Parts: sequence; structure tokens; C-alpha cells
Amino acid sequence: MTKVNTSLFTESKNYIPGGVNSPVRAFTGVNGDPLFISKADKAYLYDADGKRYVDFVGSWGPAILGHNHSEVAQAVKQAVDNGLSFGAPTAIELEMAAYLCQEIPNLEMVRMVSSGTEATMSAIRLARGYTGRDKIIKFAGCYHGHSDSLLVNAGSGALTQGTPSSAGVTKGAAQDTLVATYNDLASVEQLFVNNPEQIACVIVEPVAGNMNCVPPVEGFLTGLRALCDKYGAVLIFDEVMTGFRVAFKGSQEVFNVNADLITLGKIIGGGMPVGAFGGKKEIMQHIAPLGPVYQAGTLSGNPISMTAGLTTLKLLNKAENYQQLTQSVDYLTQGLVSLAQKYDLPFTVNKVGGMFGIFFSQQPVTNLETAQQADINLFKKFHALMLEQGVYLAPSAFEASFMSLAHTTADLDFVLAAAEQAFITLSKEDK
Ligand SMILES: Cc1ncc(COP(=O)(O)O)c(C=O)c1O
Ligand SMILES: N[C@H](C=O)CCC(=O)O
Repeated sequence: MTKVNTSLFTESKNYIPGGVNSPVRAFTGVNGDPLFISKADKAYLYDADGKRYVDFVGSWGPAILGHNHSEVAQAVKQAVDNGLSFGAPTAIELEMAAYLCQEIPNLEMVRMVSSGTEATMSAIRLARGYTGRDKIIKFAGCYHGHSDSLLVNAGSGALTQGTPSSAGVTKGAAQDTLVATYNDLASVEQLFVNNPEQIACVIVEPVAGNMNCVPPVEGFLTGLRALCDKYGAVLIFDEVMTGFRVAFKGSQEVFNVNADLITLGKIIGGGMPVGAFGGKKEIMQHIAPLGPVYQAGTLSGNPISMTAGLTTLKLLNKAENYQQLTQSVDYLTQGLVSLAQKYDLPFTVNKVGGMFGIFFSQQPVTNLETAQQADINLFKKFHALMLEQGVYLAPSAFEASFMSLAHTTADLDFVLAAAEQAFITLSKEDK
């Protein structure tokens, strides 16, 4: 790390646990030290020492237009002039809700919250209140935020830190969380059979992005739909990451499957804190003040977040944007695969729309077990070599990468040239 970065990190550790406000930022997953970011623009991050990086983290997903998009920034500046927060209904939150319901399949009503964690926690409470059942099914390696009952075999930072099932979660909170294997319908059906009429919902990342990027195999999501119908459970698609990322209308469109409840976050806040959950009216009417399932939030529907989010969504809403994202992902990942072959390195990629994952693995990665079988040490070395050359990848082998509309072919060629240098170094070390 360079001078200013080093002193900021040293100082931060005195006041903030681990020097960071979210564990995955700490770079422990790559045995490094975090960069302190001073500004971001288009496809680039600039660290505290002024060094530029081509960024594939995109604030963990939201920056799909690229950083600091001028129209979003302008709209936010105007909204700020009217006040930051009112704790009362606004026209902009109505506009956001109506827009989401118009664009996202099966979203008839939606409640805004302030994070993805709140969205999934509330959706689960709602599913429990609606069905009168206690147990839920999640998948090993999927991450749905940090509420107690979901920090069981979780992905993302929890997995990276080696604490997929967090300390501090009581047995009571965890006992109703049943864990199945991603892409394995038999493991789900077994849980339904073993817990008759007790399972309120299945919650799934339709494309897993918190054990790196792991798409659903053919029939997995439709199979979940069928199992939920058969056993009377609610199907929750956690689209906090995949919403507006894999396609404008999300995973339901890509995989042609209907969910009962959908959670959103990240992109719908355009870089501001946000989350949302919604779905069929019949279920959503159980939420307070209409129904008995309580859910609330001081800053929910915050006008600045709504403005940033809605402006982002309207700019995104063009088929050619998703063609561009897919083409950019294809260009980069095909280039990486060819280079890895050239230097005889084990390498595989997964991708859907604007998200992708790279693995130092010879076998396809379809679940947590195969993601963990990839060569994590090789990834750590690759990460360091890329960072040195000005490419910012997620500091963990268990995080998906994100393309933005601001990444140019020149940026991607720069990244491929850096990757070639990194692969040359890695292949020499390998021998
Ligand atoms: C799929 C998924 N669900 C939920 C969350 C939680 O969102 P947040 O970090 O905004 O609480 C995240 C990311 O953190 C996520 O990737
Ligand atoms: N993978 C997480 C969200 O998608 C990363 C964000 C965080 O935990 O800080």
C-alpha cells in the first residue's frame, strides 16, 4: 500500500473494528490491506494516493451506469435542495413503487426499506406471518444480509472470514433455518418431506453472487417453484444483487419463473442506501398497517435514495444497455479464458447479464462445494498482481464481479493486458 492509504488504514483500525465498516472490505480474503477510495468516476476508482483502478466491484453492484453518472448526480443535487428526509410519504416514493410494479413481474405491491438486509428479513417475516409456519429454507453459500436467521451457512464476507454461521446468533434464531444445496432440488425436497407443513418459504439468490457467481442449472428455479407449490411455501427471489443486473426485469424474466416475493436493493438506490420487498398483493396485504406483520423504518423511502434510484432505473431501461453489458462481459471473460489456456492455468468463468465470476478451477462451479474447490491461493496472488497494475477486483474469491456501462473496450483491453502479465507470473510460479 502507498503512503496515504497506509496511514489512513493504520489510523482507522484505532476507531473502527478492523478499520472497515463491512468485513469483506478488509482484504483479509486476499491477505492484503484495503485501499481507501477518494473518488470514483465512470469505470474507475481513485485511491487516497491518487492511483486509478478499473473497477469491477461497482460499490458491490449498484454502479451499473458507472460511477458518478452526471444525470444521477444532478438529480440528487436538486433533491437535496428540497430537504434530506421527511419521515412522511412523498410523491417520489409513489413514483418509485409504481415504476417497480410496472417493470418487475409479479410485483403488485412493494415496501421500501433502507438495505438489502432489511428487505430479506422483512420478506421472511411476512412469509412466516402469511403461512403461519416457522421454518425457512436457504442455500449454503447464499447470502441474504446479516439478520440473525439468515447468518447460517452464509456466503459473502461471512464465508470469506470463515464464519458462515455467525457467533451471536442464538440457537433459537438459527433452528428454523434449514440449509439446502444450491442447484440440488433433491436436497430441497428432502427438507420439505422431513418438515411437513412447517416450511414458510424458500429464499434463493436466483443467480448466486455471494459464493462468487454461480448461475442456476437448467430446471433448478422452475423446480423450486414446483416444490413451493406442492408444499404450500412462499418462493422468495432475493434479487438484491440480480435485480436490474442480470436483465432489466431481473431473474424472473431471464429464467421464466414466477416468484411470490421479491427483494431488491443495490441498483434501485443508484448508490444511495436502499432496499425493497414486494410481491403478490394477497401476501403484501399482511404487512402493517394493513395486516398483522409489523415492519417499519425511520428513513424508509428516503427521497434522496428514491431520486438516485429512479433516475438510475430510467437511464438503464433500454434493451441495448443489457446487450452492451453482456457483450462486455463476454469480451472480457472470453479474453481471460484464452489467456489462461495460453499459460496453462486452471480457469473457468460463470456469467449472467452484467455479472460474472472467475475461478481458478478446471471443473464447472455449480455450488458452494465446487466454488471452495477452486484454487483460492492462486486467486489471491492474481488479485494482488491485478491490483498492482490498476485493476480493482473484489477482495475475495467468494464475490461476483460486476460490469458497468461505463467500461469501454479500451478499459477491457487494459485489463486483459494486465491479466496476461499476471498469468505469466503465476505460470512461472507454478513450475
Ligand atoms: C443477494 C443479497 N441479499 C441481501 C444483501 C444484503 O444487502 P445489504 O448489504 O444492503 O444489507 C446482499 C448484499 O449485501 C446480497 O448480495
Ligand atoms: N457480497 C456483499 C453484498 O452483496 C458485499 C457487501 C458487503 O457485505 O459489504
